[in-house]
Amino acid sequence: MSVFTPLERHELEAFVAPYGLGRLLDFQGIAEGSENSNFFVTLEQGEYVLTLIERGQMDDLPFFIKLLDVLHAADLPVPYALRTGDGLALRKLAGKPALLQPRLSGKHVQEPNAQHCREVGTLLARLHLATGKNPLPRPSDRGLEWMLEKGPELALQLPDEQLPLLREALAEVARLKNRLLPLPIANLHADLFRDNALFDGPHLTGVIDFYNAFAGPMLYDLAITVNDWCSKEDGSLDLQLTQAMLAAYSAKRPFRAAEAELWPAMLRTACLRFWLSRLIAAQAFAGQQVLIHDPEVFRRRLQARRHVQVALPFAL
Ligand SMILES: Nc1ncnc2c1ncn2[C@@H]1O[C@H](COP(=O)(O)OP(=O)(O)OP(=O)(O)O)[C@@H](O)[C@H]1O
Ligand SMILES: N[C@@H](CCO)C(=O)O
Repeated sequence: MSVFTPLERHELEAFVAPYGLGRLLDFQGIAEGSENSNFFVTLEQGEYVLTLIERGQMDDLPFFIKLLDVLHAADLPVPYALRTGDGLALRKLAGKPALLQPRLSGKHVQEPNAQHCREVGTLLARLHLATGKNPLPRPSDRGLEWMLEKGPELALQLPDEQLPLLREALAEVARLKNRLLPLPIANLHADLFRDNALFDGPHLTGVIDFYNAFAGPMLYDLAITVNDWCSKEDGSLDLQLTQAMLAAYSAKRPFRAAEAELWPAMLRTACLRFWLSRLIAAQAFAGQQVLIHDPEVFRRRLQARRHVQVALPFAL
């Protein structure tokens, strides 16, 4: 389970009262998730999700609230911070920053098909179009500089046979730093994995967990998303799923030549980012009752992306 901060009923009753959504009927901790504490909360007026922010840049919380307001106003199926009668979105509960959001319907998909990937591709393009003209500024706290700093530190704990792959990827990231300028930027979700999307049958009903969002190259977000939704067990890309996602995305936002060129490097960089963050999390949470994602999955994907077979569809 990943509820880091358990709550007493009376604490929650006092917390929800100022929203004017009726009395607390029920609540339960959510086991999924690995970064924050989340609870399903039933009030007289409906179903909500309470999040206690456990880690990350607390100063950035106004950014996340503003971004979700922008996306909600663009009619995207995202949660957003509800306001109390006094207009407060960000509050404190059990000593942690706390937000109450509407609960979105739907379930996570474990084994996506081409239709799921089309829906996700379309949604991601809409998200980028909604913020591309005027991205809200925020750097990534797991960006290229972070990889270049953490990679060599983590190398010390890796078996020798994994080091050439790591070194090769870090060298590519170092070269990439100066090549990103021509890429169009927007606010990125930056963690649109299957466990951050909700589906009702074939229809995407929600995208959650924007706590990794930042302003950066749209292509990087697509690479992160493809790596999770379209990878086979051996780490290689499933051709049909990848093409479905890329086609749906480009129908909304056609790709540029510079993006087609950097696509393979972007896929590898996105693998490296999650290989490193999973290695760090596995170390930090070892032996604790916290959901730990396997770093090996992203090592395998990075290895498989040394040769990328699916080009970005790009018309001259
Ligand atoms: N607004 C929402 N509507 C419906 N379900 C939600 C909502 N927010 C969170 N959940 C549920 O809570 C779970 C955990 O939420 P979330 O992914 O935000 O947590 P996290 O700790 O930040 O996780 P992660 O490991 O992805 O960083 C989700 O998988 C989802 O099932
Ligand atoms: N989606 C991330 C965890 C949360 O950032 C992973 O699977 O490693």
